Amino acid sequence: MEINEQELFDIADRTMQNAYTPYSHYQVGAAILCDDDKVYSGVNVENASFGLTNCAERTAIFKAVSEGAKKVKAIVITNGTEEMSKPCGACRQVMSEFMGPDDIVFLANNRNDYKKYTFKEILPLAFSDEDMN
Ligand SMILES: O=c1ccn([C@H]2C[C@H](O)[C@@H](CO)O2)c(=O)[nH]1
Ligand SMILES: [Zn+2]
Repeated sequence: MEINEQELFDIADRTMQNAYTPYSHYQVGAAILCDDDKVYSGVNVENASFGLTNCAERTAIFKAVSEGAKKVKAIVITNGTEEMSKPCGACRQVMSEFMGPDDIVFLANNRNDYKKYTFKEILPLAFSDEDMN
């Protein structure tokens, strides 16, 4: 990794300030390091029609894929509370499309605490294209 882990945390923290959360007031920031060695970040973007809300993790991944990145090597997810971040099921499934079992997931809070996981730890038994062979 050319970029160091601390930079990825800093980008997630900084980006979180852009979260659009007039309804939940729960801010989430994500930063991903991709195989092109670029970093992409994302926030949750809420909507008056609540179900249209896009999570921070998916915002970051969709930005990366839109720019041509194909693989996520590591992701930092943080939020504005002292509780550790936990990506929802939809985000874990989208992450599984672009992350391998041993890629790294850092789940952080607003206290500079974090836990480091492999992707397979946060989504065991992931459904993938191989299941359709
Ligand atoms: O994986 C998740 C789960 C929730 N949220 C956001 C969506 C919504 O704006 C707020 C409350 O659900 O948290 C994320 O960004 N990522
Ligand atoms: Zn989500």
